[in-house]
Amino acid sequence: MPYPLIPAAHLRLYPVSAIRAMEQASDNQQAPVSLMERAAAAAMRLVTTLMPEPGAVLILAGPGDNGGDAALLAAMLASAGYSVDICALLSGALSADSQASWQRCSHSSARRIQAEQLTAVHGYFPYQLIIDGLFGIGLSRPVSGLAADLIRAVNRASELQRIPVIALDIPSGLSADTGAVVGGTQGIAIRASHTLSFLGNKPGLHTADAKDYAGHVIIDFLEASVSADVRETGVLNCANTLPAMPKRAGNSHKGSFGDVLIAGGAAGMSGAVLLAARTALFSGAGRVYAGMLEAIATDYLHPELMCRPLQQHVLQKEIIVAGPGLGQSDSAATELARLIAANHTMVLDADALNLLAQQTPLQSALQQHTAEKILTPHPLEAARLLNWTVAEVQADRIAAASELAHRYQSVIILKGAGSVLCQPGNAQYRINTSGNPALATGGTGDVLAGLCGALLAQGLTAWDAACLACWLHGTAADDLCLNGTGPVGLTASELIPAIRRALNQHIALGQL
Ligand SMILES: NC(=O)C1=CN([C@@H]2O[C@H](COP(=O)(O)OP(=O)(O)OC[C@H]3O[C@@H](n4cnc5c(N)ncnc54)[C@H](OP(=O)(O)O)[C@@H]3O)[C@@H](O)[C@H]2O)[C@@H](O)CC1
Ligand SMILES: Nc1ncnc2c1ncn2[C@@H]1O[C@H](COP(=O)(O)OP(=O)(O)O)[C@@H](O)[C@H]1O
Ligand SMILES: [K+]
Repeated sequence: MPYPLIPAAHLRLYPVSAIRAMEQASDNQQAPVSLMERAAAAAMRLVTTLMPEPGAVLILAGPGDNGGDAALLAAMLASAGYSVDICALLSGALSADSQASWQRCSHSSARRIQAEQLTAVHGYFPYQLIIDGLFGIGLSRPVSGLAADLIRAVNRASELQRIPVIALDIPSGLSADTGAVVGGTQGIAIRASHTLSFLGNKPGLHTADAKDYAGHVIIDFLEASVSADVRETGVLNCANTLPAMPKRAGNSHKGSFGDVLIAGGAAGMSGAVLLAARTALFSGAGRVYAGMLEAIATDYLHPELMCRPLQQHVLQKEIIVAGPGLGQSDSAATELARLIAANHTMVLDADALNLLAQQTPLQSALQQHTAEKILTPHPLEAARLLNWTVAEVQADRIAAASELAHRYQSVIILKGAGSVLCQPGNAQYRINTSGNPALATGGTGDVLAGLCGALLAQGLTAWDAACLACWLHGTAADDLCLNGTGPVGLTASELIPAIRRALNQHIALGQL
């Protein structure tokens, strides 16, 4: 299992407003070497690492300082013997730094080419590397017109010819704050193989569309020291930031590791409960009950599971995972109300969330629920809970998760590529780094819910359980893909033993 060792500073995620404050602080210090020169030098280091022998490079440069970075890089590459074509889309006045960059570019051997020369080409691009310096954190509206045509042509050529594309700061067209392509389906963004981002890491490089656009993310702090008043708003959820599991006492018994009730199982939906229950078992819960609303099931593969009609389960002190395959019938709502009223630590998933979104009495009941809880919506469930559209949720996943945490006073896992974690009363979010599209298959959400339940049963807080569960779930899928069990055809069942392996490895590493 890869345990990436990411330097601590790279884990912190800054919104554009904080990056602007860093820029301002650096400007105030009037350093002899401008940030733009440092940014271009960092890009030069990356290019010469990826492509040590001078070759043919296409540079796209926009009207702002992102374009200024690109123009200065063009000059540097040209003086180092690279064959550089630069395509500029300029409009309006240039900043002083950008003017200096463009001057150096015009005195270099870099050749200016017109965007139309590239957009008209439906054939071969004679370049070994492409640099994207069209728009950075100053993108203020969806990319359209000639810039959009240019991005389309570059994306097509880089994909067909497998030309690496380095995006400076952020792939042009992507929002640094949200990771969404600005303008949604009306917008467009560069698909980079690498993103070299400046001054600090950014949430928009790790969630939503970022997974398809940012490629390999590299942060260069440009030697700027972050002043104490500039704070990160989130951190990456990865191996470096995970909570430890409590140590298992030698003198322990099954009661030491908690009980979990999975509550779901409408007719024809026993599988969801079994997936969650098996996961809870495989991830260390002391006793696991599989409560079925209607379905009749015994898990002959795992007779350790206590399968029973949900209505007959007498609640004691177990962790409740409500929702897998629960359905949205009246009896499902009645059972959910009973479970919420018991005020146990809970995970609410799937149909429990759909019922909650529909029924005001359940919302009121949840407001009276004072024990800890984790809600695990996917974007559609989140949209129902918020009364937003899915597009609105995906356009700003951090805002959606944070609003849900506040509204439902719960820890939230907003699932999907780069799951976003939020907790009530704490504005700091996390973005999960593990996982891949192999997980986009039925039942993996049930597995995550069962895993959360087991970690809660073993004594983790809701926040710690959510963070650890998200990462283990994703890393198990990553591991399976490395072994060829994915990305196509990974099943939710196969994920369960891989999660057990990842959890035991996490425990072993924590004891080193
Ligand atoms: N921060 C730092 O410390 C450092 C910053 N550095 C670099 O500066 C970058 C930020 O520069 P920036 O502020 O000039 O913004 P940038 O991204 O170049 O774009 C603004 C320009 O684009 C235009 N424009 C916007 N949207 C558009 C659209 N859809 N379609 C068409 N035009 C559009 C916009 O025009 P306007 O909106 O005013 O009409 C304006 O002209 C940053 O990402 C990094 O690379 C590094 O040098 C060193 C460290
Ligand atoms: N493209 C993806 N990249 C990473 N994780 C993904 C991706 N697609 C789905 N997942 C993860 O898979 C799980 C799917 O959960 P969910 O949508 O509830 O599925 P189901 O209801 O079928 O169990 C979530 O944990 C989600 O974060
Ligand atoms: K860019």
